[in-house]
Amino acid sequence: MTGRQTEAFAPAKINLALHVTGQRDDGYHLLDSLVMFADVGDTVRLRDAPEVSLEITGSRAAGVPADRRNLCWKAAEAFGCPVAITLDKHLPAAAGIGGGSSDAAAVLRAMEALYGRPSPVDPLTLGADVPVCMVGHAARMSGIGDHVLPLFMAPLHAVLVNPGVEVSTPSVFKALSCKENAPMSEMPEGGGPAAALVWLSAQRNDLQAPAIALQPVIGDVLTALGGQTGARLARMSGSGATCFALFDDLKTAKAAATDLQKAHPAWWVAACTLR
Ligand SMILES: C[C@@](CO)(OP(=O)(O)O)[C@H](O)COP(=O)(O)OP(=O)(O)OC[C@H]1O[C@@H](n2ccc(N)nc2=O)[C@H](O)[C@@H]1O
Ligand SMILES: Nc1ncnc2c1ncn2[C@@H]1O[C@H](COP(=O)(O)OP(=O)(O)O)[C@@H](O)[C@H]1O
Repeated sequence: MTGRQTEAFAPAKINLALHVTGQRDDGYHLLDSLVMFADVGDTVRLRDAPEVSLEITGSRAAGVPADRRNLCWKAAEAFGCPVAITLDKHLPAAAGIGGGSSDAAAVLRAMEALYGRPSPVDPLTLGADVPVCMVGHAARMSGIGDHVLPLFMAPLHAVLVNPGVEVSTPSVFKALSCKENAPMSEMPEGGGPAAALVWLSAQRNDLQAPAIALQPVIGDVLTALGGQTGARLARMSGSGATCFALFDDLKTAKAAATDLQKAHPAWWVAACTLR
């Protein structure tokens, strides 16, 4: 053991729009999604060790598997070097914000830094969301998640809310009645946040209706977010249950987050900036 160590941030992944455009023969769905990343997230710390191990700390550690089932562990094994991992978990799990996928991408990035060589891992083998999480900033994701086009986008300010119900991604895809929907319309080039908001308002999350059917509280979250002063758009991320609302500035987002947390003490609420 040489004692080398490093850490990496694992930001929450937000699907600002998520269109399901088809289904492959193997059951995986074809997606067209605008993804951005928040300045709230988990942190992974890695150090050289004789074998892979994982300790989970943080406010959202409870219930997250601390063994080979964890995507951090899978990422380290796939990279092929033994490391002791500490995952400082702050994002709710099974929440549509890519917690496990972003953690896995952070482990691969940290291992690249620790060992001074590029990751040999095809991120798709760890999960459909891992390729976009390797980019870690605004991107258009398509295919089943394997095509990722990095984008330059102005930062957006948001409030994230999770009502504390876990949602299984396969169950939501299964509950989706129409699998062949229109892709996103052409994205504006330039125009900043105002143009992005107008464009986003005309897009959808096709998984939102089936997720609400499975967990009606998601509808309550969207109503609460949409009713906040200054909320420009409220929508669900990924397969849920986390929803977001967009605001013109961080100050207004923070005020909305304070109000929401006061009204719903059991909900996970975070004001953030998306990039
Ligand atoms: C829906 C999305 C949108 O970004 O986000 P989350 O809600 O998970 O955050 C992702 O596509 C989720 O990615 P990820 O969670 O990595 O998926 P995987 O582990 O590869 O797959 C879990 C299951 O989801 C379904 N799945 C996933 C991706 C995809 N394009 N089509 C699918 O049908 C399949 O049933 C698969 O068995
Ligand atoms: N590092 C991790 N963080 C959270 N959950 C993980 C992790 N690794 C594996 N899991 C498992 O993956 C499941 C989905 O979690 P997560 O990746 O947060 O959800 P989502 O796919 O909705 O974004 C969890 O229920 C948990 O059992």
